Amino acid sequence: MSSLLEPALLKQASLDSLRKLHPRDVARNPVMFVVWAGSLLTTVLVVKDLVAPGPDTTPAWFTVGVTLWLWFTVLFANFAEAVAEGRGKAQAGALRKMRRDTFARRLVDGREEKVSAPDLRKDDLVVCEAGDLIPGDGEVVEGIASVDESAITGESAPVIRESGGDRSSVTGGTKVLSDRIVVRITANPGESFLDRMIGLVEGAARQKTPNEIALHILLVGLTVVFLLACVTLVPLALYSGVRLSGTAVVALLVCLIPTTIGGLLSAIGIAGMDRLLRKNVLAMSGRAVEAAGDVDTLLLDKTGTITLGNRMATELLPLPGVRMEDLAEASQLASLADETPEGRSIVVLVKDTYKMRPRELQAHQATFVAFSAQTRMSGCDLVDPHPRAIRKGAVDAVIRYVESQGATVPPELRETAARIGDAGGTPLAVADGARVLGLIHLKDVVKGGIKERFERFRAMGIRTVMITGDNPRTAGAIAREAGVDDFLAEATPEAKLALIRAEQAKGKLVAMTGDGTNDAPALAQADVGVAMNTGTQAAKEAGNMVDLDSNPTKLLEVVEVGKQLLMTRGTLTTFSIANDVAKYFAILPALFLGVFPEMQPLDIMGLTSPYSAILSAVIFNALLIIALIPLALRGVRYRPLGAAALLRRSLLLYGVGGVLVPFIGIKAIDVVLTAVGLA
Ligand SMILES: Nc1ncnc2c1ncn2[C@@H]1O[C@H](COP(=O)(O)OP(=O)(O)OP(=O)(O)O)[C@@H](O)[C@H]1O
Ligand SMILES: [K+]
Ligand SMILES: [Mg+2]
Repeated sequence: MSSLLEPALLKQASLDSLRKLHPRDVARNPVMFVVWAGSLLTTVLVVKDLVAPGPDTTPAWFTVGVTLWLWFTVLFANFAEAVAEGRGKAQAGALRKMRRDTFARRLVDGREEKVSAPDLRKDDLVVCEAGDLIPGDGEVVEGIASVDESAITGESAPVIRESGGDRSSVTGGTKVLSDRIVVRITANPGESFLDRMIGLVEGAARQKTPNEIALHILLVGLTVVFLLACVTLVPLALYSGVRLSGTAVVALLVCLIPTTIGGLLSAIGIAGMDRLLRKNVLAMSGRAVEAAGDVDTLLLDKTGTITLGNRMATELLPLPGVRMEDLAEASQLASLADETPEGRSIVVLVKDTYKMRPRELQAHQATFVAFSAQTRMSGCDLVDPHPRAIRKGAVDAVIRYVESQGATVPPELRETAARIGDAGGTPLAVADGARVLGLIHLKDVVKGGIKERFERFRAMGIRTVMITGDNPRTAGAIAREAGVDDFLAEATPEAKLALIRAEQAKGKLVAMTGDGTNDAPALAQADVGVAMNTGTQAAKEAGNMVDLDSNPTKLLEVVEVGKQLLMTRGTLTTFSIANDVAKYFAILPALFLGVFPEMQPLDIMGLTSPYSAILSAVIFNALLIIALIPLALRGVRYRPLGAAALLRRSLLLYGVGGVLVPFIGIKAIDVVLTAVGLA
């Protein structure tokens, strides 16, 4: 928070609060618009009194004082918003600098040409080698490289980006450290991740959330009620002989309408997004941040989210009666054209461990059958020397494939597969035609420190469910190791989607974290969809948040920020409304005391004069906004208590406090005004 008080930021915010006096800006906030219009009116009245003094006996210190402090009220609210936006703007400036003009090596018909990065269009192919800045967002279509993404994530350790699989997306502005990749550009100029990030931190893309809209309606309602109350005061005052100037009526109105929460509302929302950004989470909408505060269920995919995601082949396990060479050859043929990390690791294993050199696929007139999340198999069809269909894939998928050809599988297959699964590995079955040859053991590692974090989800009352395309044995082993509450195995993208819909139908708010293209529909359907930055472009576009650290338990922090945002807004609303009601009872006796001495018992505050009472209230009202800016930006302290207990606590603290504080504050200002001889 210290950086919030940087002189440069505060100076910029002061200038911005003047700029925000423009009617176009003020009109977005109905409560502040009323104050703005009131200030304009009292200014006119002051000028009128100067030009043509009437028989009116209202003292000038009162009309001028009220007018000045009404303007301050608007400025302070503008200042709150400007300070909240300030940090984002500074960050956007830094990001813009990063988007300096780079050159791209575009591939056209296999030849390279040098073009400037902004000239790149979707689907262009570019080459990047060690030392090159990646010229735009895209997907690696060829090769593997280590990339420095610190410019975007702030994390200095290089990351691996490779074609196929779920780690293929690259971000413009990041730097290739080693090797050579070919990237297919996926974003037109102006639509890149960096552009979106700049838009977000500048607040350009910020829209009011449903909760904010509901609160706005309440605030507008209260404003209208108090407007009517103040208007009816005028005939009442006339009738009872109280002199009530236009300035006094406006001042009274501003004191009564909910200016505190009205002035701080947008700052609270911006600060919430900003807090998330500092945790390296990009929230595409405030709505998602709010939803995160109420999440009941968290779904996570396994590979790449709970585990590191580079599943590697470690062993070939032939069935009884099958020669190792035959299994190795079939595994290799089924993987030569498979660009997924799994596929490539199989080719490497066969070459290194079983000393078998890769074959020329063309020589066999082979057609490659690519992996899909639906079939959960991949392989190739050969014509030469005789037609063969070689497949590898999830064990149940391969069994179904073999049985559909009328063959049966030996029981050893399921036994060995179960053993691999129980060790947390993924078994891939390999079949040559209708004959199953054996298994490939793919190994993956659970990310560190995850178990303790999942325990914290449990303490918060959030249920964690792992969903994976993998088999139940592997899923169960990984689920136990990671400490999730439940798991769903052999899930197709449709099954993931159906699970989310079922939870939502039960009235639950669902968060989902994932990284793969097959997670994209689920990420889009979830109320909070957090995509890993390491994930595919499709996943990042489907979700409403991106975690730059690719940490599946980052949702803990997101939930805390969401809860804090909701609590801050709730408590400041309670405080603001309690305050305004109290002010009503603080000022009214002072106003009418002269005419109705019967009100004496109500006048507990003993303010010097009706004029000083009103001016004190206006000053107090304005200062309150300034005083509460730090709380609005920092947020109220988050405590892992139940919702009911939290509500009781905050209602007590901020409701009762809200009633008491104005009496003390207004009295103190009245004493000061009297002491300096104004009142
Ligand atoms: N390249 C491949 N060729 C053949 N089969 C594969 C290949 N990659 C994965 N499989 C099999 O398909 C299954 C489903 O893979 P998919 O990518 O849909 O889900 P997953 O990555 O295991 O799970 P998650 O949804 O947690 O990422 C895997 O468990 C594995 O058995
Ligand atoms: K007020
Ligand atoms: Mg996956």
